[in-house]
Amino acid sequence: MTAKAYCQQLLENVKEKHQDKPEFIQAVSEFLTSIVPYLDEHQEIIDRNVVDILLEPERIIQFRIPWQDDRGVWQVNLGYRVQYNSALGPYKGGIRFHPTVNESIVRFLGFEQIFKNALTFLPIGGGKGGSDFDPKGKSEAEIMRFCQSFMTELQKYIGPDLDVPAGDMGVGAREIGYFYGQYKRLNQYEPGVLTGKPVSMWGSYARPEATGYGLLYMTENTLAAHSDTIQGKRVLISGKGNVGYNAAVKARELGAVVVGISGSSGAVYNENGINFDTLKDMIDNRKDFSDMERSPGSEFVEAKSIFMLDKPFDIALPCATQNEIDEEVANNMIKQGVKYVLEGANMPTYDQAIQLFKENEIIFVPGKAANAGGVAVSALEMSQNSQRLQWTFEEVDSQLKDIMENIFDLISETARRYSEEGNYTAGANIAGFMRVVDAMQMQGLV
Ligand SMILES: NC(=O)C1=CN([C@@H]2O[C@H](COP(=O)(O)OP(=O)(O)OC[C@H]3O[C@@H](n4cnc5c(N)ncnc54)[C@H](O)[C@@H]3O)[C@@H](O)[C@H]2O)C=CC1
Ligand SMILES: O=C(O)CCC(=O)C(=O)O
Repeated sequence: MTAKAYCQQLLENVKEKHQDKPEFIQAVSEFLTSIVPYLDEHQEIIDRNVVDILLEPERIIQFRIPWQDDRGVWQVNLGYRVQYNSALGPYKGGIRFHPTVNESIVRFLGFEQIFKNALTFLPIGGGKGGSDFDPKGKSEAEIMRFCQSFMTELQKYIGPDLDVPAGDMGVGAREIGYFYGQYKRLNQYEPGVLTGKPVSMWGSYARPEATGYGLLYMTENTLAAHSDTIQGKRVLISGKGNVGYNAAVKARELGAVVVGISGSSGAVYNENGINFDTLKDMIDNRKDFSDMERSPGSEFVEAKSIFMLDKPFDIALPCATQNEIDEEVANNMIKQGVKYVLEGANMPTYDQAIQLFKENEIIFVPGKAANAGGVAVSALEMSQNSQRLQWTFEEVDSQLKDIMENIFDLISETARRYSEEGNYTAGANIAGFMRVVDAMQMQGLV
């Protein structure tokens, strides 16, 4: 069977089996299309049906999370942990709290996480989890009770050499702190069971910043490879959460002008650069954009996406959520003169939009490479916890820079070798796949 026919057959099977999981099908489809040129040279992978095995998670755990709200009324939510692939190390990946979380979402995130983690060259397998719990509007006490109930069940399945969760959308250091407290109560002192912990409880310096900073280190490397620099570039960022905010901070530090940033209720735009003092105040105090729009030159804009604005810009950093950039949004970005798109979020761009970028020679770096800085520093947190040491911010940041540079070199060389110069999607998928598949084969495909 040819590589193309094999991948088509696998995709048909996935579509048939998972008709109700569009995000999972989307992630698998992009991946299978990319790896064909590599499989063309590796018939043995097809003969052993390795990709079919890789597409199946090793394990999916689904559980209920009963919790009491502030009125004393019992509520229940669904929890998930997908332990997708452990060929390269313990399952590693975040926990997401968002009402849209379902099996399709955690499967797609877990699947992408396998290859992202492989690109870091650190000893971590792929996993992901979450709950359809909506943290918006919940009190501090409700968040704590929910996290404790979530961990009461999850703690049965995790461990520092088994599965090491971290944060994702809706889960930051506060939630990780509550998770860890409950884990410790039911087990024993073992900080290596979670990453993204507050620094005061053996978290790593620079973990909160790592995904956003790493995205900007990747941006610098990408622009340099195209004989360009970030100085003075106009940047638009969707999402003002952990990733978006830290990306904005680093972009400004490196000399770019952050002209706009968005949240779920709208965006702020200022052609001279947004006001970082009001941005920080808004984030620290969980406020909306109302103060920011009062900064001189700023305007609040409501749009389907910040990338739909009729404003010229050079670099797009989608850092909010999946499937934010469809063909309509991509066409507007192209009209506004965008030159580079680097994904801070996981799968924010539809395949058709990626295709439009390619046709218009816009440089595109997929999330599994561009946002790998977060999980990389999580793996460094695991190392520090094993050593019972804490490295300085500068030490961790310097390792993060090296890791992002290595990932860029790896995906560009792999793209050149198996696909075409600058096809970083193919480069990332193939490079991650090669590592995982080699390990799976050496372990006897178990
Ligand atoms: N936290 C991490 O270390 C990593 C996160 N990611 C990905 O980055 C993305 C963002 O994650 P975090 O920043 O951690 O989450 P977060 O919960 O800290 O922030 C998400 C932000 O996105 C905004 N948002 C949600 N929907 C939006 C929309 N439709 N338009 C504009 N803004 C919207 C929210 O208001 C919030 O400000 C997710 O796709 C996540 O999977 C990827 C790698 C690591
Ligand atoms: O730090 C981690 O373990 C996971 C980060 C994450 O969820 C991601 O890379 O999407």
